[in-house]
Amino acid sequence: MFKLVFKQYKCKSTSPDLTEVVKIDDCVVKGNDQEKSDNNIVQRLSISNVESLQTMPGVKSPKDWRTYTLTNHPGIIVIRNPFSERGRRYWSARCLRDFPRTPNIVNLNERLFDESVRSDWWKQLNLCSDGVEFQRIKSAMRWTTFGYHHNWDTKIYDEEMQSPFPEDLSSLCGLFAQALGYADFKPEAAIVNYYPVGSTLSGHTDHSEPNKSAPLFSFSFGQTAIFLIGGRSLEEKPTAIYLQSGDVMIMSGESRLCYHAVPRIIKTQASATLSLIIEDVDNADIKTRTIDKDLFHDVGNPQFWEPFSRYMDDSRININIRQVLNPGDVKL
Ligand SMILES: O=C(O)CCC(=O)C(=O)O
Ligand SMILES: [Fe+2]
Repeated sequence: MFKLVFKQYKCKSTSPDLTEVVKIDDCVVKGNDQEKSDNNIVQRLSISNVESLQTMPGVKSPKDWRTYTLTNHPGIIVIRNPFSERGRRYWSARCLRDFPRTPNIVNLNERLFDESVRSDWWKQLNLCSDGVEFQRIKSAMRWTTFGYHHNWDTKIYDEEMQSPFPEDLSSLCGLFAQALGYADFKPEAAIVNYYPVGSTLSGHTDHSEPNKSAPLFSFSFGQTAIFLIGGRSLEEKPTAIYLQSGDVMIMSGESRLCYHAVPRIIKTQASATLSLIIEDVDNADIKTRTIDKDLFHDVGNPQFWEPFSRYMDDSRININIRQVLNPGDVKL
């Protein structure tokens, strides 16, 4: 059942029927004090400790977050774009300019790409003046890993195979973990997935982590994904939902080991090239030491943002964060 649904949404020759794809915002209809939903698919979740959360530059105040759960998929939580425009630009730029650099690992094949491209993809891409070569380098980037590196072949993490986990991403993840009652969550491994429009991620479960009970945090930027969330077996029919720019998804509890996939990327976002107001930059100094303040400032500048904007115009980026170790363990 999962594979059939995947194929229907992936289908290149005809445009798929999108009527069943759950659009989280549209499902929830405002009732008196309570929010009710179509077919009981989407429920509003309120976060109890909003007052105690120390937010981050680029993330809206937790009291304004719109948080949802899916009745048919217990454990799935979606926070609908809690980022500001500057925040979305900041994380997109981190994923493009910084994360795919040595010592982080990237998918780029050594037979097809020079060491210079494999060690600093974004820099080399932007130095490239040949249109065909630019496109080849651009579309080849599919993932980068850091923290404990995910080994796609063996599916086994290795104590010797790790690179530093960026402090700003650790703080970002910590904020959402704390908000949802996972204050002890430790971000130890990240996969950043790059999806040019037309690319997909087939059905799988994430079970390489020795710790399979800690939730998985996923951040989406750029174009919209159709995301399939299924059950523990491929027999169960998955639900398709839209993951839009800025959406945060948490796979916790029962859903942590469920099948999921991205059968399609849909271009929905117009390019954002405007200059951003400068006021929100001032907070960056006060609130945290972990973000790259220069980058946070620069992404508001249209000239600086332009190459990033062009990439995001026909791509989606997903940051996928896991805890690897069991509580109390300090190594594998
Ligand atoms: O792109 C996504 O939303 C999902 C990525 C994913 O499932 C993974 O990296 O394991
Ligand atoms: Fe996954």
